[in-house]
Amino acid sequence: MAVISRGLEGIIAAETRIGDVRGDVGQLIYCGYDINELAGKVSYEEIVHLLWHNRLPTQKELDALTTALRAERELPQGVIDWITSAPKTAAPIDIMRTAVSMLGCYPTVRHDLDMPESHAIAIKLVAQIGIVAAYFHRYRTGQDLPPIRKDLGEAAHFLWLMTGKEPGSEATQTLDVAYVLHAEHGFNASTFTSRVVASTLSDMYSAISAAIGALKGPLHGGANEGVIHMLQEIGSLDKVDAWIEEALAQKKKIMGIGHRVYKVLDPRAPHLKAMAIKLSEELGDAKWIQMSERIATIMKERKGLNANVDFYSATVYYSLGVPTDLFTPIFAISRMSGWTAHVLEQYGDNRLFRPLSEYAGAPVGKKVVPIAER
Ligand SMILES: CC(=O)SCCNC(=O)CCNC(=O)[C@H](O)C(C)(C)COP(=O)(O)OP(=O)(O)OC[C@H]1O[C@@H](n2cnc3c(N)ncnc32)[C@H](O)[C@@H]1OP(=O)(O)O
Ligand SMILES: O=C([O-])CC(=O)C(=O)O
Repeated sequence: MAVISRGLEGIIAAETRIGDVRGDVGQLIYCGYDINELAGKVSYEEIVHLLWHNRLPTQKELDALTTALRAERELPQGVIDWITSAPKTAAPIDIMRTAVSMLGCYPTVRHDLDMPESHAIAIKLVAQIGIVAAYFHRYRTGQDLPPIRKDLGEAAHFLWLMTGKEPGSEATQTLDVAYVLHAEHGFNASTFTSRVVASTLSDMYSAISAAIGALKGPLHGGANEGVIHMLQEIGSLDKVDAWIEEALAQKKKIMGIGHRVYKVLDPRAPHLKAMAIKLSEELGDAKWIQMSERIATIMKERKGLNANVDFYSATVYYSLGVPTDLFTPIFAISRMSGWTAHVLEQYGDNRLFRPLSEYAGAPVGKKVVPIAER
């Protein structure tokens, strides 16, 4: 009997130079840098350069990347027309997945898999994905589409497009650090999905739309939205203990808790927790963060499980005034850098992903019964 690793747990599927998740010690590495070294010291744009080129940029390189990203801040009119006529009740993450697929249909885009062309597509995707999410949100709430600006960084530009207001420096800094923390995470489900698609030598747009589909699930990036839904359902701090006990008795998964690789604390969680506490204090609304801390304590005591990246990011985004169904889209905007880096790496040293399965079906030898007799 073959050994089966359900969910591919513990399987090393390929080498990567981009990132490493050290689950036993709770360490996250981007191209040789510990995430604790990067968070708060470098901008999201510097991380994009790091993941794509394996080193932090010089000022000149950063300026060139920033210019290139801002030059691509536009969507084909056909995509804007579709975003602004899509069902207003659609989930923003579904709009993003579909828009990425649509962007791959435009005639100005070639699908050659040469590296410069794929790299150019990566720049477009990082530059365009936030516009898709923000514009859909503006349209569905009956608001105008703010003009694209070239004077703002990635995080500030998203806030500008989402709110139509000049982004404040604290909100910008908070979102920028959140982008840095979410950019890369090894062979997680969505990144692995993108690499599987790329390994067939399919194009970047196909790989990324598949990755967005994988991210949206509640066991992956969708969990951050699940955290707010859970907090809203519980309602108040005094109800947390009973609610969690009942949920565990019913074998429900508590959103934002647990991780396949981290056996100790997810190193991104303390950064997000500190940001959530600070924002909650400033807002004078400590309810969500207090409830979150209580849930984390109970889950540690009861199940030995820790909070993951999605747990406190939920309160951070909530405190920034972001609507709940834009939480996973924000994750996708940031992870676009990691996904595209992995697709480029896969193209650079490709081998088709094709695992085996253990057959557990009916014994072989069945005979076809004519349809009228079945
Ligand atoms: C960005 C990210 O993707 S981070 C992860 C985001 N996802 C979530 O927060 C969803 C909630 N968490 C989970 O579902 C899981 O912890 C996962 C999917 C993240 C990791 O799962 P796996 O490593 O496959 O663990 P698995 O789901 O097999 O669970 C193992 C045991 O821990 C329990 N467990 C794991 N996570 C949780 C949880 N959040 N709540 C309650 N129990 C949990 C399981 O019920 C199971 O218990 P059992 O052995 O008694 O049946
Ligand atoms: O690595 C994982 O399985 C999920 C995760 O934390 C991420 O993608 O950021």
